[in-house]
Amino acid sequence: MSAHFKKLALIGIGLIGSSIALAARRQGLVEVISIATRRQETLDEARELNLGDIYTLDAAEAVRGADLVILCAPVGAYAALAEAIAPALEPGAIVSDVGSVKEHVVKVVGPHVPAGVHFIPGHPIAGTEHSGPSAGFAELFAGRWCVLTPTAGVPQAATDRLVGFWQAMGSMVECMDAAHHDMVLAITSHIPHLIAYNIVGTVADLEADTKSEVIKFSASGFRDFTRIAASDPVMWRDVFLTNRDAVLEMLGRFNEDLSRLQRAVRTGDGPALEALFTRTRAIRRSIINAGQETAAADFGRPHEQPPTPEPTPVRDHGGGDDA
Ligand SMILES: NC(=O)c1ccc[n+]([C@@H]2O[C@H](COP(=O)([O-])OP(=O)(O)OC[C@H]3O[C@@H](n4cnc5c(N)ncnc54)[C@H](O)[C@@H]3O)[C@@H](O)[C@H]2O)c1
Ligand SMILES: O=C(O)C(=O)C[C@]1(C(=O)O)C=C[C@@H](O)C=C1
Repeated sequence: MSAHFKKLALIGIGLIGSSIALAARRQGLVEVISIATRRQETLDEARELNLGDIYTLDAAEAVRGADLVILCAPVGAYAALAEAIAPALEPGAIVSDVGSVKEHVVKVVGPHVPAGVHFIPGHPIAGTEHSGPSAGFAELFAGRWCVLTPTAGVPQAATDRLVGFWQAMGSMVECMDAAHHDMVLAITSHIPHLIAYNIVGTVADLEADTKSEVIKFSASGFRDFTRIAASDPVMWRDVFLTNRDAVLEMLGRFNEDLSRLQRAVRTGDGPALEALFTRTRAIRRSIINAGQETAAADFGRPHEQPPTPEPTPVRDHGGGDDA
């Protein structure tokens, strides 16, 4: 089954859209790339970076004649985008996306997809805290998982084509149910981001003199949180608005465990603390061991370089709400 497409339409061209453009081009997976954004400045930036062949502010125009369409905007924009592109979709085309939540995407995009067009939502589990067209790089997906959640009635051949496309960009692909995806990602990605936003927010609210001490003496632990808390505000607002149930379910469990830890600290329960920290250290080691085969591909990613004495510069592209 060919992973090659005649025309790829990318709706939204930030970190993920630009990385797909670069990777698909490098691997020779597409003949033509058309790019649609909402704002002229973003489109101009994409053109300067030579990310595609056709540039337009009209999403429907971008998808005309495309055999692969990928929504790469914040998920809060999907419903309106799906409605706008629906009349221009080619029969037989594959419509996919890269959104960090999946049930909401099925719910708001699915009803707009015409019969004869194959809707296969997707989510590359790969990213950085940077955003905008200049943040992308062709290696982003190498050695990373991409989850697909094919909708009912989609022919296996269409799913196989999309699996081949992601594999050709270096990803490992797994298909799963959208609700299951949202529950797993709530704890592995969404809540870690919520915790980072919260702890950095707590520091931001400290009295001025304490705050400057925190910044002066922050070592890698707090710095790691600030990297994650620098992630795009619009993208993450939409994640928490659209994966509410799964996030709240996991947050409930998290709070129970935190209360147990709080009690252990208050009562000086050393064995309980040590037992938990021993278990979590083993989990970290098993993740690192599991990732060893992809370590070579990972090396040198912008967000994984060793910490430097200077604070990590945060590139500000004005957020995901900028097209
Ligand atoms: N950043 C990550 O780590 C990451 C990882 C995997 C998936 N995702 C998902 O990928 C999607 C894009 O995230 P990103 O990191 O590339 O964000 P980004 O902020 O870098 O880019 C988003 C782009 O969407 C476009 N956009 C915004 N609103 C739009 C609208 N109404 N119409 C058309 N285009 C619009 C703009 O071109 C903007 O540059 C999100 O749905 C996000 O959940 C992000
Ligand atoms: O590495 C990072 O900076 C990320 O936050 C990437 C990350 C994640 O949480 O793992 C963020 C959101 C996605 O939807 C997928 C990947």
